[in-house]
Amino acid sequence: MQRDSNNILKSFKNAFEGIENALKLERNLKIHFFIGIVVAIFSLFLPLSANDLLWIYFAIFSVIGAELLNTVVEKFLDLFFKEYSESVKLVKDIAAGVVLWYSLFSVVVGILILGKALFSWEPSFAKFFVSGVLIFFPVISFSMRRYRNDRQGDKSTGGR
Ligand SMILES: Nc1ncnc2c1ncn2[C@@H]1O[C@H](COP(=O)(O)OP(=O)(O)OP(=O)(O)O)[C@@H](O)[C@H]1O
Repeated sequence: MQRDSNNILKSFKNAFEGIENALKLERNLKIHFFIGIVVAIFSLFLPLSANDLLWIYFAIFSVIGAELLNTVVEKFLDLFFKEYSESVKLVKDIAAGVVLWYSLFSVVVGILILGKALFSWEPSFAKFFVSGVLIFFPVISFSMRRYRNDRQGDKSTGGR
């Protein structure tokens, strides 16, 4: 019994160390983590229902979870593939896409729930805003990412 509880404690310790190390390694994770904590605390002081809070917390945990998985994929691939490879790029970009996907969800949750609580946005305005974000956010994000990756690709292939 004592051994079981020691094992459980050790598993928790390992898992916390994993999160701590991922935070040290990944700047984007650090940013999302910081924003997540600020929004999570701030939301507690707003006149929100338990349901609203649940959506906000779900969005925060989803983005950070996706960032952690993205870090796993990146670090794992970096262990075995040091050189530029189209296949590595494909897998890493999809993993990054997962983060983008959940970030988009969190923006939608933010507009619908925080928009109402903070700025008293009408549902029709919030829906209009959400439609705009759903169209423009991915387009802009993918364009920026492609531009950055193209520049990285140029560097790694020496502009060939
Ligand atoms: N070995 C590689 N071969 C091809 N492309 C790569 C390689 N390593 C990284 N990339 C490209 O660079 C992007 C960033 O990958 P990197 O491992 O540097 O993560 P990062 O700097 O933590 O960025 P982010 O967290 O924003 O995804 C990848 O999405 C991929 O397009």
